Amino acid sequence: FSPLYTTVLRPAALLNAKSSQPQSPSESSQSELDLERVSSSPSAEEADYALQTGDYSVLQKHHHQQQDNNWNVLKPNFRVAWDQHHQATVRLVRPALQHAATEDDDEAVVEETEESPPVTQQQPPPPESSSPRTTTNPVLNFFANIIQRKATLVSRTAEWKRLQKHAEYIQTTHLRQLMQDAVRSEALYATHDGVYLDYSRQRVTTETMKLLGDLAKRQDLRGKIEAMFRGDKINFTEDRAVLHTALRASRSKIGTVLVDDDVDAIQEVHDVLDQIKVFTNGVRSGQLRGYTGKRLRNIVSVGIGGSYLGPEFVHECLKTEPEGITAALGYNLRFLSNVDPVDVERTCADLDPEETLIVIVSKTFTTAETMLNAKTMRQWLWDFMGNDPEVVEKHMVACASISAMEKVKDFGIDTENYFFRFWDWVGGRYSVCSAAGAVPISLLYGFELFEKFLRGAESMDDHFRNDPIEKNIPIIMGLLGVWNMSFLNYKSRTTLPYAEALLKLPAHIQQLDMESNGKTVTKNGTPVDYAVGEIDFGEAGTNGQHSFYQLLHMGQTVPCDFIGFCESQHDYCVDGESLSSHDELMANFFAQPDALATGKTADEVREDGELNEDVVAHRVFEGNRPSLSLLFPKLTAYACGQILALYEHRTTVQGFLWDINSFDQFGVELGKKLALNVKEQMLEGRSTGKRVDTGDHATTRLLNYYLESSNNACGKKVETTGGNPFTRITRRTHFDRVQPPEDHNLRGHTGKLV
Ligand SMILES: O=P(O)(O)OC[C@H]1O[C@H](O)[C@H](O)[C@@H](O)[C@@H]1O
Repeated sequence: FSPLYTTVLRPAALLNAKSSQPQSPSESSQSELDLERVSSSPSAEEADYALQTGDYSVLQKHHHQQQDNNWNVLKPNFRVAWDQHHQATVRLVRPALQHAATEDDDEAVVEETEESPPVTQQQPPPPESSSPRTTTNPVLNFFANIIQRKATLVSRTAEWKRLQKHAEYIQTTHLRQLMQDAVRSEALYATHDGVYLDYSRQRVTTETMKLLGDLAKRQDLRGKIEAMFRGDKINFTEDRAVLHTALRASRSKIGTVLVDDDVDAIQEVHDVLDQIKVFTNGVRSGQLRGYTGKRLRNIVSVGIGGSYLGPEFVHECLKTEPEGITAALGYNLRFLSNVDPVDVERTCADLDPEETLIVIVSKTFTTAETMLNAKTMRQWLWDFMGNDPEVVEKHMVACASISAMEKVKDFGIDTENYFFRFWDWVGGRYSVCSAAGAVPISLLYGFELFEKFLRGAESMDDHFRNDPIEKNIPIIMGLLGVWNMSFLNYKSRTTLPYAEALLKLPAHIQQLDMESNGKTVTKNGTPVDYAVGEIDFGEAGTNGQHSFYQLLHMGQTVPCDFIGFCESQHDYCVDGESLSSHDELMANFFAQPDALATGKTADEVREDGELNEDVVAHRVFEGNRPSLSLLFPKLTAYACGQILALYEHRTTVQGFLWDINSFDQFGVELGKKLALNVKEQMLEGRSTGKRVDTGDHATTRLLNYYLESSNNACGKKVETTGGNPFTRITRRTHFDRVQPPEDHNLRGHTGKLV
């Protein structure tokens, strides 16, 4: 269904089903009646749900004519009625269209009559937020408004339509042939500061890239990038600037970005970085110690989503990096994110609280999971060291938005010395370079290594901001993302780093991209009529090869990002092997993209010796599966920064081209709100012992089953042997180390198979 169905026509289809004959403009009094009913009718979601599931009961409750038996007649023919009404309404609103349409809008008018216009010369961009032209007729205004907004969709531009047309041609090509073209291959790569991008295995030609470049110009990509770097409030739904690039700007750029009331953003960043440097050096040198005077050598970073995934990705990169290994000697860093109490147990069971520093990372300092885990950790510290405010002051620090400072203080954290601020203009999933990543990473690896990471990110920022589109790696990757998703209709995408140290990159990208671009409306609130927001997943190679690559090769087509390194963080040459272990890994990095692109024909299967004709078809690889390859010199802190910024910018480019807001995340709110309701109902059930009613049959049944089958751990003291009687967690601590048993009872077995 086109958005017109869901936006305009959804309820009236029911009402008009009896009179589903096309209406003339003179029948506008009837349409006014419809409009009134539109506003008191089922939501688009309800109508869509009914259409998709065949369950019309949700619509029936809105139906104004339930008494006239119309409903029963209509129900089985709902789709037909809907369709007829669409036609009727298009005729009805034509006067509005004609009144509202400027020359540019003609395209949209034609669209509504479902006759696609021929691809013509470049049109100027439609005004972004022009207020609709008004008539004296409210019905006409209503429809004119909708039509005008639809006319602003990027899919209505000549550039988009040219790409659609071009995609039809590309669908007739095969990468096997395209890869034969040496000139094309030579054109489809880009390099910057050691990063090498080869995108010759994408289903594109140089013409495709040119057309995508035209689209970028049409969407004023450059202007939008500049607005972001400059600190314009491009996250307009939250009235915020988007300035993660300021987090890694060198001191020389101080004074170039001013935010709210002339605050110097880059100066602010460096003030906090200086504070982090002093603090983390203090901890690492032993100057800053725990409550009982012990060195703080365990760091537990408590946070979730953007306050966890990015820092963990960086940590995993540096863990095996030679400089990182040396810097981290004697320290421990763990992440506590899930509100599952088992995560607490897994994180803390073997840690000594007296040697542990808890870093609470939460931009808002209100996120339910993080706050409960923070309280759990505070309890853990108190249980071992006594309920003294100084315990919290010496063992807990916070990285949060400056607007959350009061909450941090109320929690008991020393906001003078142990609070590291960031700002509303840093989005959670873009916050790795803020205190959110800087504090835990610098505590473990030292501030100097974190700075190298920042410099890598800055290098990518400069490239992104300044280099021409055709040489700009993040822009090229963003263009390819839009091409694959919106024109070739590949709805998912996978990240395949051939480096174990990047094992957490796919999870970070998953949040970064899916939370950013998982949207349905453009900036002016118009539903998109093109595909946006890929499903991202991935796994370190070669592990992924033995897991889901079967699907990549023979199932659905999923564009792949292969990421490799010229040099390993650690290479081995095993006795008797002629190639190093890293070469062995990288052989896969080179082979997989070829296999995906080229495939294998039935004749080749036979040539390979498959004699059973029944099996031949099962061994054919259709190929023609797009991928790109990113090659870096070595996975250092610097390269890690480059990778981080590269993927951040790819996401942003796609959002800019799709004309959506990549920087808000209202989609995560509904579930959170419902969880609060459930918590109340749980409490009621637990305290009264009676069945609860959630208002939803299935949830009521399941929740009551859960309540009947479980106990509430709250309010019950757990007896422990030794230690603190109130401690409910981490009973297996350093206080009671258990030695492995010397005798294993093999129950009669001797260990040999008989
Ligand atoms: O840093 P916090 O305020 O605790 O937020 C943590 C996370 O929670 C939310 O659910 C958002 O979806 C994420 O974007 C955010 O990173």
